[in-house]
Parts: sequence; C-alpha cells; structure tokens
Amino acid sequence: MEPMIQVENLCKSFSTKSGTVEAARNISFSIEKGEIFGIIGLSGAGKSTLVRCLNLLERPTSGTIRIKGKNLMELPERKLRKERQNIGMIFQHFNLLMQRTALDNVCFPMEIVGISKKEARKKALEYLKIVGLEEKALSYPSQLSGGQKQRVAIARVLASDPEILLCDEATSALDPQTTKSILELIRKINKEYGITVVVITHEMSVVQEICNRVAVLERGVLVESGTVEELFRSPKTEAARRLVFSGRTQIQEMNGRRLVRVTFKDRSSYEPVIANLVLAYRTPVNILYADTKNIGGAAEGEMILQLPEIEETAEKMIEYLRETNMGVEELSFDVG
Ligand SMILES: Nc1ncnc2c1ncn2[C@@H]1O[C@H](COP(=O)(O)OP(=O)(O)OP(=O)(O)O)[C@@H](O)[C@H]1O
Repeated sequence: MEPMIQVENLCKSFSTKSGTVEAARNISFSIEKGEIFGIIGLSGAGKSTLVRCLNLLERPTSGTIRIKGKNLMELPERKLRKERQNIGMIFQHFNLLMQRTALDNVCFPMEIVGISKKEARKKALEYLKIVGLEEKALSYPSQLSGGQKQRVAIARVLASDPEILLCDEATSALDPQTTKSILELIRKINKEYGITVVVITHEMSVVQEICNRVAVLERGVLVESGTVEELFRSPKTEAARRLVFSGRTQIQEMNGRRLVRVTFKDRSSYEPVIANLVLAYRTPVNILYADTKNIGGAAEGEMILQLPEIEETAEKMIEYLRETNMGVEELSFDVG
C-alpha cells in the first residue's frame, strides 16, 4: 500500500539579506495511514518549514511530497487546493476567526465548499460535540480558554473531513493538564476517524504521550528516526540525546563521576538488579533520577545512576548492568 505521506529529498532554502538559509536539507521519510508521527527538534531546527512544505503552504526548493502517491509538486493550483482540503492543520495560536462564534468558525470550511448554511450548522454542532464543546457553540474565541480554542480548531478540521492532520506546536501554548487533554483528543480522532496525524513539537513529553514513530530534526537535517521506544531507549545522535535529556538541570551539573542511564520495562525488574549490584560490589550508587513513563501505551522506566569514583568498580558495574535485560547507556556526553 502507498504510504499516506512520502517525502523524498526535500530541500528548502530561504534567501535573506545575510545569505541563504537552508531550512530543510535533503529530508526523506514516509508516514503510513493511521500513524501518529512526531517531528521533533529544537527551536530553529526547521520543523515549521517542514510541516508547511507538507501541504505546500511553503514550496520546497526541490524534492517531492507525495500524498497517497500523488506528487503535490506537479499539481496545478486548482488541484492542489483540492488536495489541501484533505490536510487539516492546527497551530500553536489556534488561528480562529475572532469575529465569529465557535459554531461559525466550524461552519467556515463547509461554507467554502458550498454546503448549505443549515446543513453546515447542524454538522458543526456535531463536531463541537465530538470535541466536548457544544455548550460553547455561541461563544466567541475571546471568551474561551486556550484548550477550548484548540478544541474549536480541531472541530473545524473535522468539518473538512481530512485524512491527514498536521499539528504545529499545537499544545505549546497550553499548560500541562490542558496539553494532556488535547493530546487525548488528538489520539481519539486518530483512532475513531482513522486520521493520520503529524505532530510537530520541541517537547519530548508530547512525542512520548501520543506518537508511534518520530523523526529528529537538527539544523534542517533529519538526523534520526524510529519508534518512540527506540528513541527513548537508545538515542543514537547527540540531537536526540539532548531532547531525551532536556530539562534535567540537576544532571547537567554532575561532572566527574560516571553516569549511566538504564531503561527497563517495569518497576519490579530494576529494584532487585540495583540491590544486587550494590551487594555484589559493596559500594553504593546514587540514583539521580528515576521515573516511569507511558510510552506508546506501555510503561517504560528510566533511571540515571551515578557510579562510584573508583574507576575499576564503576567499570565492573557497567558490565554487570549490561548483562541484565535493561537498556544501558553511559552518559559520556554533554547533556546541556
Ligand atoms: N520565511 C523565511 N525567510 C527566511 N528564513 C526563514 C524563513 N522561515 C524560516 N526561516 C529560517 O529557517 C530556519 C528554520 O526555521 P523554522 O521556523 O522552520 O524552525 P522551527 O524548528 O520551526 O523553529 P521554532 O520552533 O523556533 O519555530 C531558521 O533558521 C529560520 O530563521
């Protein structure tokens, strides 16, 4: 079966007064129907540029974008407009029409394609119900919270019945609790309507919460891609490691002693291992960080250990850990 989205050798450069900026360099990847695919990178990595290229809001300098096998780059404007209707988009700042009520915002895409006002209103109410906001149908965006505005934007996307939803930092302006509820809603529409979702974010937690696979962008280059579990367990590139470790300031300050990161499937599996490790070498280790995360629906644990100063013992402990079925990785890089 054709992938839902197939990007090949995508390049995008901008000419500016101070020279050429290469925002996307030879990027290739594909996304299957029904996936929730994450694109993650730090600020300026080229995420927005890439996502805008996917529906040709931004025209790539070279390369191809195929949606269900059809190369968008070759389509005349009229056909391209039609294809774009198949690709919904939500944004960090919601982009609602401020002079229209929630209901009229959701009616908008239906009015454009010529659905009667009465029919559009009826459908819009159904979409608002799906996103849990029917009682706010007559409110204006200024009367809604950020999470509610994003729900209206999602209802508006549903109104054009797309097969693809692009989310450009869609939860970046929201608090953690609201972020969680919006991600749940995105997951629901992915499941119930089979909509393929592309999530652009700088936050690893967002990717962990809902994505199946993820691509890491750095300075316009796709440096790593794989399942979310793979990235979490063994990030291969410096860029991926930085994202996995972002926000761990207490660990960044740890110099000198050797640090290892171990990942494991469930809590019960690591506790005896650490106890036995300490017993075997009669030397304590510091647990700097331990947490369990829900990744792709399964519990994944993560722990960062600070090993003893004595090099030989530290070395033996690493060997010991490697013999267990946990993921073991030494943190020999600058995680700052
Ligand atoms: N229209 C433009 N003209 C010139 N340069 C641009 C333009 N749009 C983006 N860029 C440059 O391309 C690079 C990638 O920007 P982009 O906005 O895609 O990154 P990003 O990963 O989305 O970052 P952020 O999360 O900060 O928005 C940056 O160096 C940016 O300055």
